[in-house]
Formats: sequence, C-alpha cells, structure tokens
Amino acid sequence: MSSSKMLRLILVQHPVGEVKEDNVTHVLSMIRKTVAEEKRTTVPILVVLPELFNSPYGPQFFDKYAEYVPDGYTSKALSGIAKELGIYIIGGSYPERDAQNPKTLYNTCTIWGPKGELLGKHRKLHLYDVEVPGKVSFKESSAMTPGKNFTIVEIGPAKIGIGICFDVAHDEFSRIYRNEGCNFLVYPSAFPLYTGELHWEVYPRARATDFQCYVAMTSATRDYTNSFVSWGYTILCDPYGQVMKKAGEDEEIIKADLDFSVVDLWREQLPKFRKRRTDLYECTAKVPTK
Ligand SMILES: O=C(O)CCC(=O)C(=O)O
Repeated sequence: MSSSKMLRLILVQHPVGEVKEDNVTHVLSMIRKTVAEEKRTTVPILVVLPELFNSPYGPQFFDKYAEYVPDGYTSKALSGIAKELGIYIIGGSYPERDAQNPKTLYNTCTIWGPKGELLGKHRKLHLYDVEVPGKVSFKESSAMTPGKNFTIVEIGPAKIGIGICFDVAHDEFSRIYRNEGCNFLVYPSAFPLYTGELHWEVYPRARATDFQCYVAMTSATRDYTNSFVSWGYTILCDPYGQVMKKAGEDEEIIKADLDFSVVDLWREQLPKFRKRRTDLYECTAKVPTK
C-alpha cells in the first residue's frame, strides 16, 4: 500500500440547533479534538460536515442564516480551522447570499485547503421539493436558487466530485463526475425520515457500485425537536458498493483510511467504464466541468 494513494477521512455527524455561532463552535471543537488524536502523518486529512450544518433546515431559516462566501462568519471559521490544523475540509453546506444579487440565496458547500484557501464552492443543483401527504412536505426552491456548475476538487490521491443531498438522487449528474475520472463522491446531506428509510443507504451503494468509487454521505444527528428531523446514519461506501462504515443517530465521528489504489484495481478488474456502448448511448455535461 503506497502512502501516496492514501487519504485519511473524518466524517462529522453533529447536532444542529437554532444558534448559528453555537453550531459552528461545536463543530470546530469536534474537529479540533478529533484531529488532535491523529498521529503525525504525511497522508492528507479530509474532514466532511453535513448539509446546512450551521442552520436549521427549512426555507423559513435560509435568509436569516445566509452569508457571503468567502467573507462570512462560517467561511472564516472553516478557513481558520483548516489552516490551524493543516487539514482539508468539505464544509457541508450553509446558506450563501449572492454578492451581486443579495436577495438570491444558494445552498452552498465550500471546500478548504490546509493554508485556509478556498479550493472550490458547490451550489446545490437539485433543490429538494417533495410533497407526500402525511409523510413529508418541503419546498427548498421557495427560498433557494439552484447552482449551475459541477464541482471537482483534487486532494492528494482523491479526485472528488461534490454534490449536496438531493444531487445524489440524480444518477446522470454523478455519471459526469465518473466521466471526469473522479474516484470519490461526497454528498453532504440532510434526508428526512421518510426518504431516509427508503433510500439513505441505497443511493451511496448505487453510486459506488455504478461508478466504482468511494462514496460518503454526511448527516446531522437525528433530533426530534427540530422542525426538519434529519435521518442521521452518516455513511461511507467502498468502490465495490459495500457499506464500509456507518454512524448511528447521535453525535458521532467516523474515521477511515481510504486507499485509492483499490479503486484503480477494481476498475481494472471489472472494466465497466471502458465497456460502455458509447456508440449507442452517452451522458455528457452541457457546461464546462472545470
Ligand atoms: O433525496 C431525498 O429523498 C432527500 C433529499 C433532501 O433531503 C435534500 O436534498 O435536502
């Protein structure tokens, strides 16, 4: 196992309350404590947070919690801790206020490097609108504007395609990341209980199986006092489509060493991508992916 093919992954599942600063401070202390336990290593450390990790999930909250990226409170906090600890962070997501049109809000994931630099920004493409009487009712598009771009970041051996929650439900979207050679897909998420029970484990296993890559989905803890109750069960799947690690419903950190030579080997052994019949069908991006 060559260390240049390794990445140390830390998935954070934490409670989300109504006070933004408390949410952020709590997450920073979880990151600081967890990274302090790590042995000194040349392997890059990547921390991933859940969707809407600094604010309750609901259209009624987004405007109040929105901030500019990268000049807002939460961006500065993530940049600061990434620099302090020399780590990478996929910052879940938080409501972003557009600098040009302040009334426009996005559900945005920021990605930070070890110098505190912003490596990328993903604005959720597929906003979550659902209406199942008696089960779940949610209209994210009443307050958010969808993004327009794919987001790929390279961290050590990992070429990571980023999506946010409902983005995972769109297989063609993730297929574009596979076309671009991504070996890891990361979806900060917040599933409601209804579709959590149906699909939470199926989606990452399906994406990992189809695209022969690692897949991680992070969630906040399950808290029945919140207006939107997140499913929990932060999950990591391996390139064979198996569940590698899974949290429960409460606060928890998942740690794993990812070996990306496993992706290369599996793709060589079972060459699904090479065997596609692109003479008969194709899935392509309509905007630049870089
Ligand atoms: O795909 C689903 O069922 C859940 C998606 C979701 O909760 C979201 O995008 O926030």
